[in-house]
Amino acid sequence: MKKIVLTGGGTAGHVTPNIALLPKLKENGFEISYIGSYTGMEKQLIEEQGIPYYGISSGKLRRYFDIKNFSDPFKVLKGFGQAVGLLRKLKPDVVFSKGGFVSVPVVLAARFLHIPAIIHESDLTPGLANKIAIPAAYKVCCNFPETIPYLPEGKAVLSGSPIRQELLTGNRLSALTLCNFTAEKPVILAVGGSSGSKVLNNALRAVLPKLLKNYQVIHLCGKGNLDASLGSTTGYAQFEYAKSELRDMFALADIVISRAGANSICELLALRKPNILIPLSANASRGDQILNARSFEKQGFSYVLEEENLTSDTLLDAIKQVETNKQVYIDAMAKSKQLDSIDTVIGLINEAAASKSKK
Ligand SMILES: CC(=O)N[C@H]1[C@@H](OP(=O)(O)OP(=O)(O)OC[C@H]2O[C@@H](n3ccc(=O)[nH]c3=O)[C@H](O)[C@@H]2O)O[C@H](CO)[C@@H](O)[C@@H]1O
Repeated sequence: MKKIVLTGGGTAGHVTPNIALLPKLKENGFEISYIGSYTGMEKQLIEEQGIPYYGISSGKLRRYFDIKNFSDPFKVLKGFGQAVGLLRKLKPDVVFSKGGFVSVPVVLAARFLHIPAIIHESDLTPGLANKIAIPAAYKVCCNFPETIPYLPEGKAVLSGSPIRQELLTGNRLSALTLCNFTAEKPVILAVGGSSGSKVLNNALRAVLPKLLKNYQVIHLCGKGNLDASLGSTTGYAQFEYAKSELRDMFALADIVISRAGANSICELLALRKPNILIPLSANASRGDQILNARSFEKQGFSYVLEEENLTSDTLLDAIKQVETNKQVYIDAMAKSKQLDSIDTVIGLINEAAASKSKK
């Protein structure tokens, strides 16, 4: 039997594309294992899928000064030793990494043991973890054509992002019931990425009384961010994180307000959901979400509102604009040639596994 080890974690954006690959990997006869961190979001998300999960020590790699910069390299080194041990035991034909800090020692260990590793970079520019791992990779998949110049020649493959196919099969009625909403009023779904966004949460809650006059609002606000004082507000339903019910919420949503994480925006495109993107500011990140969002704006898929310009007025105006031009956005998204990412990635995985068995 062919064997694969998947890795990636930190936030759900480094896990959901791996989950999207599971059905086809099984269909292709792969025995699947997962290496992630001891306690990251990936642990629960993967264990729920019934995939054997192995935790290793993981440290954050930072570009800025932090006292932990002195202890974390040791954690990464320990993680490398553990990854070598696990890969020796699991004997995969191929490793697939969706990035995030925990994936670095796994990809380096694969290289050390001559196991081909495929990396997926979803953002427009490679993150630090992938930058370190790319030289050790067999191939690097990417989501945006603009990413190719950042990748070594001969390694880059434009694959798009694997999207969980069940998201395309949501049921509006289930979401209406779950949220206790009426079918008479349109619905806005607001998502602050997989960890929630305080900026988006505050901006949304500030305009809630005005919004609720015309809309109902589903708010995915992130762990620890529920506002108990809004618990019984009619037409407002808040959740920390949506699991299988996310597909129904997407089906019900008329407009989505979202952070501009690479996977989130690809899902919105696949679902043809008129959307407002509020990318994570360059002060709090390397600015990758701004590039993701601008690329979508340029293609006519999204209305972009930068965090620095986010006020109650600009948010309400953005919603009005998207409502008015809804069909223009839907038509642009319908015309996009979104790549068949799952098949491309599975093709590469099969090729890499075959190259290993020839050695
Ligand atoms: C703060 C941070 O580091 N953000 C990064 C992180 O974002 P983040 O982890 O938010 O990643 P994405 O937006 O790419 O993906 C989020 C995933 O979580 C899912 N989801 C979200 C909310 C929910 O309630 N339920 C649910 O299932 C979405 O459907 C999606 O599949 O990884 C992305 C992909 O590398 C980057 O572009 C982001 O810049």
